[in-house]
This record gives sequence, C-alpha cells and structure tokens, in this order.
Amino acid sequence: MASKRTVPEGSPGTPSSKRLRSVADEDYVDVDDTEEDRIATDAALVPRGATINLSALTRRLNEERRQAGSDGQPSLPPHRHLQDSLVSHIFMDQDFSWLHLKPDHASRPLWISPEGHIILEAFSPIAEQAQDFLVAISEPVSRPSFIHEYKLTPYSLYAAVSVGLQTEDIIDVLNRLSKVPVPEAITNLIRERTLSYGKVKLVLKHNKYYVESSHPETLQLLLKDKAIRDARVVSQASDANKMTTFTTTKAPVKGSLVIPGTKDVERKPDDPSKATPGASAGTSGSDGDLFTSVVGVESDEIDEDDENVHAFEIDDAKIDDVKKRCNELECPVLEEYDFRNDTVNANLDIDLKPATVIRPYQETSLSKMFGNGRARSGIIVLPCGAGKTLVGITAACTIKKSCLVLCTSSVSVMQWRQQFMQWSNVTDRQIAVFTADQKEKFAGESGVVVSTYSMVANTHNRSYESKKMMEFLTSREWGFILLDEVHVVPANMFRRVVTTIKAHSKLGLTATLVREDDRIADLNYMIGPKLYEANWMDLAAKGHIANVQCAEVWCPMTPEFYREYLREQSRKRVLLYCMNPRKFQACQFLIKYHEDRGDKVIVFSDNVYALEAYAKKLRKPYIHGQTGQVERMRILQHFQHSPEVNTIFLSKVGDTSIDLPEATCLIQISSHFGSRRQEAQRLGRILRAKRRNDEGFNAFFYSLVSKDTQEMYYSTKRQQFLIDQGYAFKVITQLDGMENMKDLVYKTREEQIELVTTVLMQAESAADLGTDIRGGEGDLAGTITSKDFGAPVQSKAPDAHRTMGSLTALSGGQHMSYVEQNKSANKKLAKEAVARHKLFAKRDREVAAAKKEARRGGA
Ligand SMILES: Nc1ncnc2c1ncn2[C@@H]1O[C@H](COP(=O)(O)OP(=O)(O)OP(=O)(O)O)[C@@H](O)[C@H]1O
Repeated sequence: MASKRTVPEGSPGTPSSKRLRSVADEDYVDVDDTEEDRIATDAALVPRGATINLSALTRRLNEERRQAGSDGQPSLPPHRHLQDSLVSHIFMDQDFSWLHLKPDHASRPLWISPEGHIILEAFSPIAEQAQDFLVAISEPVSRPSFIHEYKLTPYSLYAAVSVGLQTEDIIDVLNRLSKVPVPEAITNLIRERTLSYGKVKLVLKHNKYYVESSHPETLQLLLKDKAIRDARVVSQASDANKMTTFTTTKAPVKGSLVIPGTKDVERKPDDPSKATPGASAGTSGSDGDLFTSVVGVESDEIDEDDENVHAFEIDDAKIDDVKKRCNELECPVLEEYDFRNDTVNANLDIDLKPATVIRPYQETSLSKMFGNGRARSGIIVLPCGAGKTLVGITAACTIKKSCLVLCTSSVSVMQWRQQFMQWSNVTDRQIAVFTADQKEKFAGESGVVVSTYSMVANTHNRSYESKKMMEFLTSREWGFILLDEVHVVPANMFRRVVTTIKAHSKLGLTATLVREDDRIADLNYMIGPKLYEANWMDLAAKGHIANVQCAEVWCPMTPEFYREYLREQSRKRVLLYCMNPRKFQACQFLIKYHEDRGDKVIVFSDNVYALEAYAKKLRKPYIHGQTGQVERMRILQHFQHSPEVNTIFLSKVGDTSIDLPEATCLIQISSHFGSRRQEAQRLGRILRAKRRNDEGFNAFFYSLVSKDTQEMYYSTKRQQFLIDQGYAFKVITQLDGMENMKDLVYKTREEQIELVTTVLMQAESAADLGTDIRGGEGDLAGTITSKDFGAPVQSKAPDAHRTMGSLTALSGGQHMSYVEQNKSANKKLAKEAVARHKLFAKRDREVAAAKKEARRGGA
C-alpha cells in the first residue's frame, strides 16, 4: 500500500492543494494526487522491462473524469476512482490501496480492510495495548513475531459487547489506532452487530430467572415472539403488560472484583474522547489511559450503575428454548450470575491459599469474567501449560458456591482434584470425584465435584451407584460449572450436560479453539462468548511457558519401504511411513542426542503398533490405552524421578492432561492425520518445562515425517495452528552424525528388508490411528478412554491378537539379537518395583536427586 497524501474535504485535487492539516481524522477524505502524478508513481513502481499500457490507462482515467461531471469532482465513490492502478488486476477486489493512509500513520499500529481483516504491527510501541483491544473485539488469525492478523466477526463483536465494551468506544479506538480511516462497511458492521448483542442478560436473582435489559424496547421486541412470551412467568403482583424495573444498587465498583490473591482495581476517571489522535498514538501516558478506559477492567465496571434495568421472569424449564429463540432473533442472551445476592444456594467456604499468586494474564482473563461483580459465562483461551486449572480454581473461589468440574479423562479428574487441594484451602470432605472407579459425594450443603463429560452425559448402562450419583448431581443447583478442554466436547454431549445439570454460570477452558469440523461456533451458544485469549509468544517471552524450537525432520524412505508404499493401496500405507527404518534411526539418534544433553524426552505415536515396536526396539518404557493405571503411574514416576528413565513413549492418551514439567524434548513419530489441535496439545507437554526460566533454555519439538509420502501433507496442515501462534518450523533434511552412531538400528539392508516383511504381515487394523481410544476429530478423540465411559478396560481382551513375526521367524531362523532387543522396558520397571522394598524408595529418590544435581553442575 503506497503512502498517499491527504487534503481537506472540498479542496480540488490539484497539486497546489497538497497541504497537511492537523485536524481531526474525520475532516479528511481520501483524495489522491492528480492522475498524471499517479501514473508517474505507478510507472516508477513497475519493474524494468515490464510493458505499461499508459495510453489505455489514461483513456480510462479520462473516461472516469468525463463521467465525474463538469466541476471535476468525482461522482463515483472515492475508492472506485482510485482503484485503477497498474497492480489492481493482481489483487482484484483485494486491492485496498484506495484506503489512504492518515498523515501520522507511522505512529498508528494497525490497518483495517473493509472486509474486517486487521493487520497489526506487533513492533509498535503501543502494540501490547492494541493487542489487548484487538483480542477483545476480534479473532486472532495469525500472530507471528512482527505482523499480526485479526478478523472482526459477528461472534467476536458479541464477545466484545459481553465484556462491557460499547459500540462507539469500539469504533473510536479502532479509528485512533488505524493508519487508515475505518471503512464505512466496518463501522456499519460494528453498529449493526453490537446494536442488539449484549443488550439482554439472563440473570438468576433470588432463585428466579430473569431476562434483563436496560433497553426496554429490546425486551418488548423479544416479548413479541411467541416462544418467549409463553416462557414468561407473570406473577399476580405485576400485570402482563408491565416489566419489572430494578434500580441496580450494586456495591461500590471499587473493590467489587474480588479475585482472591489479586489487588483491587481502582477506576480511573479517563475520558478517551479527549485524547488527540496523535498524542494517543504516540505517548505512553495517554496510551494507558486510552486503553484502560476502553479495554481494561475499569470500563467493564462502568456498568449500568445507576440505570434502571428492566426485566421479566421466565420459567426455569424453558430457559433453553428462550436462549435459542433469542439467538435466532439475533439478540443472544449473556448469562450472568449475581452470586453475591444468591441467598438460596449455600455458600462454599473456599479460598485460595495465601501462598497462591496468580499470574497477570490469569488475572486479566478472570477480570473479563468478573468485571462487573457478577460471573459472566464464557470461554477463556490460554496456551497449553499456562495454568488454566488455576484460573478455574480461582473462579470457583470467587463464586464460593457449589462447583462441578467436568474434564475429558479420569486422569485429569485426579489432577483437578489434586490441584484444588494444592492451590485452595478446600478440604478432603468438601471435594469429591465421580468416575467409573470412584463415586463420592461431598459432605455438607456445598462442595466441589470433579467428573468427566461422559460420566455425566452417558445415559446408558449406568450402575446403581452411578444412578445414585447422577441423582445427587441433578437434584441440586450448582453455582458454577467448569468445563475443561471445552473444544473437544461434541455439541450433543454438551446439550445433555447443560440440560441435566442446573448451573448458574459456566466457564469453558481451552488452549486451542480450533476443530477440523468447524463446530466451534456451537460453543458460543452453549457456553457463551470467548472472554479472553492470550498470546502464546507473549507468555513465552515473559517466561510463563517455555520457548520451543520446532523442527520437521524429513526421513527418506528406504527403497524397499517406498516400493511397498507406492504399491500398497490399503491403510497399511500409514504403517509403512510410520515404520520407515530411517525414521526409526532418526528417532534413536535424537533420543540419544537429547538424553546426553540432560533432556527428558517424550516420544509420541498415535499408531500403537509403531509405538510398541519403537519402544521395544529402543528399550524404552511406553504407555498406551491398554496400559493399566498402576503401570502408567509407575512409568510416569520413573520418568519424573529416576535418572535411569529419561525417555518414554506415549500414545494419544498423553496428548492432554499429563502434567510432566520435567519433559523438555518431544519427538512425534506418528500423528492423527492433519489435526491442528493435537499438534498444539502435544507441544503443550513441553511448554510447562520446569527449566523454562534457565538462561538460554529451549525446549525441542521434532516431528519426524517420511519424505515423499502423505505424511508430509498432513504435517504441514497440522502445523498451521502453531504457525499462526508464531512458531517457526525448521526443516531438517539431514541429522549430522547419525550414520556414524554406534548401535544404529536397522542399519543393514537385511534388517530393513526383514522389517518391511514384518510390517507387511500385520493386519490392516495395525495401521489404525484411532484404535487406542475412542473417537475421531469431532469426538472426544485423544482424551477419553473406554474407562471414562464406565466400560470395562479392555486390556484383558484386546480386539485381535497380533504377533510380531517375519518370514525368517516363521522358518524358525529369527535373529537372536532381535528377540533380545524387543524386550519391553515396562516389564523391567515392573520387576524392579517388585524387587525393591518400599523402604528403599526414599533412598532411591535421594540418590536420583543427587545424581541430577551432579549432572547439572557438570553441565
Ligand atoms: N500462578 C501460578 N503460579 C505457579 N505455578 C502455576 C501458576 N499457574 C499455573 N502454574 C503451573 O503451571 C503448570 C501448568 O498448569 P496447568 O496444568 O493448569 O496448565 P493447562 O493450561 O491446564 O495446560 P494443558 O492445556 O496442557 O492441560 C502446572 O504445573 C501449574 O502448577
């Protein structure tokens, strides 16, 4: 986009009028230099050697001028007049060069297109504040280091309104930050979308549901709808034509944001409209004012304080219908819970421990939820490992009512329970878990229950205890329902949860608001708008999550594997590219390299056959869906505490929820096709690395792909989410020193041929990527084990019995060393566990700690 000069409106577009005037932006219109000037400029931009059809261009411009009328003023819209440039045909309708830059554009950080795309200069001195604003009003599309892209959508505007932003404030701030005047199409979109959004709230007061608004005309409009009218409860005291009018007498705003462990925020009497554009974009003092007054917590609190709020009561049983109708009428209801005035539900005496300190971004995300002293329902998006659990716990400690936490697996249920105990003063008696194995109730009138989505949503084959437990859950009102990993739960499961459990406020937590099936939009209606989304790179720069070096390692297929790959038409192709001997070698090399550096390595494989084959060959312990709980815990503990176990192999059961802050390196050998979410979740396993604040520390994420296979396509697709978050993937085509590595596996052609024969002998099902656990991308893939559905663990009765074998093995001549190397490290760990008495355990830990210390010292 070329820089264009601007002149005040009404001046003829002659060179003599090229004056700059320091007046408000609105006084400027998009007026270009003379056509001749422009042709000259355009010509200068054309590469040498290119042919310019100047006469055709001049003819067209003359024609436009003729149509423009006798006074020379264009009757065409300004953009049409300016759109014809020599490069227009390349950009077609994406040529926005007619959006002229403001004179002081250099100090303004963003550019906005009439289609709602916003480009932010992330290197601008005020980029951080601009980001806060943009995250509140738009969807982040891509945020690499220097240039960010955002998109304004109806949902993002809904979210903006829901956190308390006003229509004119949004337009005003956008205009001041923008290098170009905000296009009319955008101001119209903002006005149109925010007109009805956020005006209606669903509030529980004294245990009655009210549809509430400070705009009586909106309520009148809703009441014209039959479904809503039918859901209305008309008490005898009020007649049907009148709405109740509340005068809100809220507690003073200051200090109303009661987030334990945080400071009260004072409101500043700023008036953003007073700041001059130039000053706002350039000076930091007024920047702060500009943003805190519009984006910050304070503005959230400027909320209907002394206003008359109108409301009508609706029937509890018809809440879902009303919400649905409001949505269809483009008036989505915001759910807010006035928990302080809920005198019917018992309070839960729970607080954060004094030692718990929440981090600034955790506090910001919570301020979006509690900004006006009530609990807004919605979704908070924080990177993996950034501490979503503590955000949820802090919210529960703020609301102080009974809380139901739903997660995706029984492992995370135990982790949530443990984290509640760690960060808050909740007692053993106040917190209960409901899983296939444990069905507990809390003592007393209020408490916390942690369970899985499937335990609550499952309607079939319930045991007697499960039924009793469900009665316990459905017979009471919950102040708060916490929905972990909210992006993976299918809408129908949510619907079941939401209809069976009565909760006054909902908070969804996720790191990756992406799904391959585009059903993310369902969440807006089921839970509420996105309240906050943090920037991954920002948190990494501040040391809250680790810096990660990402690399894609290209592993050429051996001729035998590639020949079979091209020939094979079935699913076994997957197996062939997973078991490629060169990939095996790259994996072995990287494990050794990183173990020698003192790293703890996790190797991920979705394909269970490959997982076992790699782990056994490289003699490392492994965990997949069929691994029993005791064995899992034993392996994870060894990984965490023993210097002997520095690498473990995990299937997709480890994608989420496994909290292993020791892990610093991750190698992916097989993955679920093109799932962007899985890639991000896996990266999350090393983002929480304990050593992240060591000077110059980097965690490593390798994705091993077999060259010239489908895997390369999937790999590119998978990385897209992380690239959008600002991660850069290096491509490694050769691992220096690998060929000379001692004991390199499958080095000889004979071994490689033996391997390909073994692979070809496997049943087609061995190639499955989803056999380990249920579901595909649209389901709870990667998170739920059969156990969570209350079904028996299948470890004792696998679907099919597989045998590793080869032609030589069939003929009785299998290589001895091969047999030895295929011994499972899991068994070794199990034997050791039996052999050593637990009295030695403490000593073992001490020895391990001393060794670790010595190794660090050495490094
Ligand atoms: N304010 C804090 N102070 C200290 N440690 C924290 C804080 N917040 C989070 N942590 C720690 O950060 C780690 C990651 O937290 P958590 O497991 O909640 O991440 P997450 O966002 O849920 O990740 P994932 O999406 O990968 O499950 C945990 O070890 C947790 O104890």
